Amino acid sequence: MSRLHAVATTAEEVAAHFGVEPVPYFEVPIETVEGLPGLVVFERGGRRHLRLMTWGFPRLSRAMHTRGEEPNRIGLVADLTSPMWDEMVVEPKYRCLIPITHFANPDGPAGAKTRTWFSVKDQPIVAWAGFCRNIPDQGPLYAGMTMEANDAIPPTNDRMPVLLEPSEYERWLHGTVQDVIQFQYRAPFDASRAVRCIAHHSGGDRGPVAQRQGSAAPGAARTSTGSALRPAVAAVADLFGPLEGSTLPGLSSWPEVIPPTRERDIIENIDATELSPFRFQGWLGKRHTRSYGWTYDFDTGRFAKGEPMPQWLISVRDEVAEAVDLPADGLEQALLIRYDPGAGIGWHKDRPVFEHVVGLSLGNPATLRFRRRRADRGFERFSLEAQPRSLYRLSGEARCAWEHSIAEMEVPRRSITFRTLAR
Ligand SMILES: O=C(O)CCC(=O)C(=O)O
Ligand SMILES: [Fe+2]
Repeated sequence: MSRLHAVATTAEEVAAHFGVEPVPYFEVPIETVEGLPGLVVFERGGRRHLRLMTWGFPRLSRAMHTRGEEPNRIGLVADLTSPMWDEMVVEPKYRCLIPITHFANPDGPAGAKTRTWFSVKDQPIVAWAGFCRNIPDQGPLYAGMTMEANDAIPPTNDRMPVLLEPSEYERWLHGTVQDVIQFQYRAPFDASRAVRCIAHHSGGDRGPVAQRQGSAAPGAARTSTGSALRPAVAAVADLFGPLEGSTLPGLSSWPEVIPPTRERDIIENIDATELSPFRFQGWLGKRHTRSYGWTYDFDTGRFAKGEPMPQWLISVRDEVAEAVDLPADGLEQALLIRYDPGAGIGWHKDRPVFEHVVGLSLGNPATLRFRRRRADRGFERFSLEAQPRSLYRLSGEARCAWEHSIAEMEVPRRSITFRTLAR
């Protein structure tokens, strides 16, 4: 099980979850298969560290050697008594926590593969019980322990990763070999907490590196379990988490967070609202806006309490908050924007009175461009395709160190931006 795992969040959030300080600076690999780097938390000198290590230990059997084959990689620890693992299983210094947000199993014929992704309800970051070791000539490697699957996993597989509750981290990292055995043979986490989504890949053969560099995100089609009664955004966020990951720290996005019918309702509500041309220092912009909760007057620089959000917008806010895992009442400001053809938004950083920024895109896709001045000259650049019905969230570096803009649109687009206040 689980020949693939994903970390669809930032190093900051992983570090905060595991109490790692300072936050290391590296790109979080979104998807890991055996032989590629993934995140590992281990303890040394009483402190937890977060590192990138290669998933899987090389194995070269006698038969493979005779056939002149290269070693393959084994990233799953099933049989604790295998000579591959027996030493590592006993010594607590080889234990680690593997932070993941999703695990998956590719399925089906090449070219038409599906992936069944699983995440754990209410636990956006989960620790997989793992072993890591620095191997001469190989560098630091890790592997994760598997167990018999709970009822949610078959038919994709009959095994799954041993996932730990936060209260179990210490026992995993420091326990005896009996503890390790108990973790493998205890009951798996409850099937009702497994959230499943099936992603169909058009380029089924593409490796994870191609996946990361391409703009395609997992998840064209999906199935849900038990989400019918939940608000649309929240349900889908549970299914996906921010899978359409990015390589800009602090930027996350969630595709297809609302169904098209809900999108049409929201657009109707925006269009029924009286919007004004955006004003800046006497200029009238082509985009039309209206803010709620708090207003920021670009003419005067004045920041003031504004009119309360109407009920329809409060519902959207609540769904969005749940999707991006921020408290709903913290999203104190909402900004409706209508971009008619010819309208865009120039390079800017959002005002520092705000902290987190969450944008819901509606109607048509737009490219959200990011830039940051280089120390020498020119800009580093990044872009995110903000698809209709998707959400993005700007926090940390993406929010504070990078500017963003949208080029003049040829087609109409609406957006709703929610912001928390900086405290
Ligand atoms: O329409 C969007 O998604 C971007 C809006 C934006 O950047 C802003 O209002 O500060
Ligand atoms: Fe902005």
